[in-house]
Amino acid sequence: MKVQLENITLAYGDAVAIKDLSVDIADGESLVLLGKSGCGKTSTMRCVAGLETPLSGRITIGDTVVFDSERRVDVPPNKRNVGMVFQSYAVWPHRTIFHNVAFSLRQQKLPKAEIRERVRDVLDLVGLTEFADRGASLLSGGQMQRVALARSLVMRPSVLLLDEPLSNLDARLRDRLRVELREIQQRLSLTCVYVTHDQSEALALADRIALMQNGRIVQIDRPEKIYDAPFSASIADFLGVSNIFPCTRVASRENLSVLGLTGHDVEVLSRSLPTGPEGAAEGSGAADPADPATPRVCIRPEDIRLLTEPLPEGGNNWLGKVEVVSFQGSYVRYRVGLKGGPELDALVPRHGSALLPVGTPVWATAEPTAVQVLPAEVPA
Ligand SMILES: Nc1ncnc2c1ncn2[C@@H]1O[C@H](COP(=O)(O)OP(=O)(O)OP(=O)(O)O)[C@@H](O)[C@H]1O
Repeated sequence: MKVQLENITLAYGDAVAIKDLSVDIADGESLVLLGKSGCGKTSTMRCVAGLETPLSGRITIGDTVVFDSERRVDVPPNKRNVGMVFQSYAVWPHRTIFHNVAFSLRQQKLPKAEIRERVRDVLDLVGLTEFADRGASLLSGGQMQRVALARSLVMRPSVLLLDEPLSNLDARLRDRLRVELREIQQRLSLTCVYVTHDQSEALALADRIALMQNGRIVQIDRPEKIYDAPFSASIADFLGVSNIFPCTRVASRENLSVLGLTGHDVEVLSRSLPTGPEGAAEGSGAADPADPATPRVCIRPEDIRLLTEPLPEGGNNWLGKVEVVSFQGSYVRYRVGLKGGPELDALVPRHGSALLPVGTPVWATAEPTAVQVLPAEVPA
């Protein structure tokens, strides 16, 4: 079912946690709320669940208005048909898996045969059929989280809310369950709101990502769109772009602009420069990293190529030396210290070649089209 949040403002005492937030979530869509700790993700989710009462705004699930500050509508959580899965499993350890999953259906006094069938179906969906009679205390963390998911799904919620459900699990299990969750969500065409501060989880699970800062959504789009075109350097940083430097404009020639970083010039397509007060202002002074008006040059690590044979100086060719080598299977991540300037991260496909040892002199190069110039933050 679709979910609509309109102009939601929520405060805890004097502290405003969500500011005039609006978002439409389509039927069957997986929306991930992504952002740093304290930006208001969980609070937003709890408003949908009915666990927090906003100061103002309206929330609609399907065609039912579940909250409206003006009309004083506030449907209690247990009447919203919303399922929730949290970081802690909240599974009863002394009960069987079957009992854990069947509990809410029994509360509703559904016929036994129907309960059995629904629990069986949902255990099958989360891959726990063979564990139905096992005590929950004997399960691994990943299996517990599947029980928690099954317990929500068995109620056939209109919307499933997930708050960092995988963060207690080890990295490998997290990766696997991430894919399973996405598969289940897509198979059931379930409307989901998923809260995380983990960018790779967000990219993998979302139909759309809503990036939150200070109680506001600052960018909302498909994962690949946000990754390719973040609105600000702080969003790029959050999505894992490690080459971000303050810059000033030094010169323009034809369709290229030359930007100055510490000790180096970078060429960028003039049309990709931001305009207005946040734009890369002409100037010869040093770029001030503390000044939010100073624009940032962003180059994704995968857009930097490393060569051991010399390149002509100038353009976007910078001489440096390998400082750190981190082998990542099919990729190698190099940290290159540029001569007299900043360090660059380069993510280089390995293609079976030998790794460059620490200390190797290299030329780092990037196409002007791969260089983004962004405001430090999305203007408030
Ligand atoms: N019960 C509460 N009482 C007072 N302040 C709260 C309460 N819950 C959250 N806050 C504050 O509201 C703001 C938003 O918190 P929220 O938990 O929604 O953020 P979050 O993005 O989900 O963070 P995290 O990833 O750490 O859970 C924070 O400043 C937080 O300190």
